[in-house]
Formats: sequence, C-alpha cells, structure tokens
Amino acid sequence: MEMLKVKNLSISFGGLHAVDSFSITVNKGELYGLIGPNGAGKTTVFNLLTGVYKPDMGQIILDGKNITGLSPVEINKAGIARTFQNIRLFKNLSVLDNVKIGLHNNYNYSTISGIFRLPSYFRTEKRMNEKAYEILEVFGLDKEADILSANLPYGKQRKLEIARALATNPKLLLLDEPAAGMNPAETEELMETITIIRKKYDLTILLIEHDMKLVAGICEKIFVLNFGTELANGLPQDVLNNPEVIKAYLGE
Ligand SMILES: Nc1ncnc2c1ncn2[C@@H]1O[C@H](COP(=O)(O)OP(=O)(O)OP(=O)(O)O)[C@@H](O)[C@H]1O
Repeated sequence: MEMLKVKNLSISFGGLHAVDSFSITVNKGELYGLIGPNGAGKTTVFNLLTGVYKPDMGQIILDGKNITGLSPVEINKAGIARTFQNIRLFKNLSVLDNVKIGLHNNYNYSTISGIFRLPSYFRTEKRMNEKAYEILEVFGLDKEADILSANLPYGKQRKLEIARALATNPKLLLLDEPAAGMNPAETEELMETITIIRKKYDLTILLIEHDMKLVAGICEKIFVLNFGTELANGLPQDVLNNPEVIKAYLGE
C-alpha cells in the first residue's frame, strides 16, 4: 500500500534546477532515508511536499489523495507533519503547550465554550492534556512538561520538535536532520525513539540525515539525491555500496 507517491516533482530558482523530476514511492509503514551532498535539494523536497513551495511540475499523492498545490495548513490536515533542520519551537511556551499546539488540529472547542469556560471546554482541555502527556512520555519529556521549552537541553529540544509534529496526528512524518548537533549517545537514543514512535503511531517516515550510522541503522530504503535528481534508490546495502554514491557523497 502506497502512502506517498511523488511523480516528476520539479522546481527551479532562477536558472537552478533545485529539484528535477523527483519521483519516489513510500509504502505505508516504511522508514525511508533521503540523503545527498550539501545543496542536493533535500530540504527543497520537504518544502515541496509540505506546500511551502509550489512545484513547477509534478504530482504529490498522499494516501490516494492528490495534495499538489495545497497550502501548508491543508497539507498538515491531510496528514503530513515535519520537523526542521534548525529547531523551530515556541521558545516562550512550556514543553506541554508546544505539544498542545500540535493537538489543536484534532481537538476543537468553540470560542464560546472557551470564553465562558463551559463544561465542554474543560472536557476537551482534559483530553488534550492527557494526550499531550502520553506523547511527552514516549519522548521521556513528561517530567519537564511545565518548563519553558527554551530551557530544555539541545537534544531534548530536538525531541520536542518531533513530539509536536506527532501531535498533529500525521500519516507521514518528515524529519529534517533529526540528529543534527547531537552527540553519539543522544543519536542512539533518538534512533530508539524513532523506532518506537513509528510502531506506536503507525507512521510512515521520510528522513533527511547526514549521520550515516543513523541512516544505515534504521532506514529500510534509501534515496540519494544529487543536483536535485535521483542518483540511487533502493535497499541500504545496495545504495551505500554503489560506487556512484560513494563518489558523490560518502567520499566527500
Ligand atoms: N528559496 C530559494 N531560493 C533560491 N535558491 C534556493 C531556495 N531554496 C533552495 N535553494 C537552492 O536550492 C538548492 C538545494 O537546496 P536545499 O536546501 O534543498 O539542499 P539540501 O540538500 O537540503 O542541502 P543541505 O544538506 O546543505 O541542507 C541549493 O543550491 C539552494 O541554494
């Protein structure tokens, strides 16, 4: 079963073909790695998939639905959530509130019930708090729920970003260099957490990463992008031993 089917996705900036006929099929439940040298177009692919950029050409099908050209909010509602290369938390909000912002897609109460503090408001708030704590627990962040997210150590801020993305209840999670800046122990722990959440939340994951240990350790398939286009695509052992890939990327 296909969760994501991308066909001939392309975008140029001026004369630069940043992404050029990018096609990929990610099956339900798969963990796919997207790798490539600096400037290969990986983040641009994420920006296209999430509606930040509109493609010049191509099609994006999510779980059978054509989402090409939709806005970032509509795409998030359709089931794609992402994290960013540079952490983008609401630094002046608590850890708990960062996750609750993500939950708002799925828990609605009317403005009236909020203003007048009607019973329905408290019921929804209670359910949201429970759900937020459940997610924080998975990431080992529940004890820090009330502290400002800015005061979390770096590795935990990265985890909180994933927790917040997860709170929007995605079918497909896009992780942009989740291990960037982490030490080996933090990276190891992150790999475990990713493995846990994909099972628990029935996720399909596409992950950009420079850390080859992480990519080779958890990805079932790997797509190598070079100059905006496919260099290799397939099983990790095949892709990582491909001489073209070694030349273009690993041998840098
Ligand atoms: N909004 C934009 N305007 C102009 N050029 C852009 C824009 N966004 C990306 N690019 C260019 O597109 C190319 C691909 O960039 P992108 O950030 O997608 O690469 P990347 O593979 O994610 O690189 P890195 O591993 O360094 O993050 C680069 O040459 C970049 O300068």
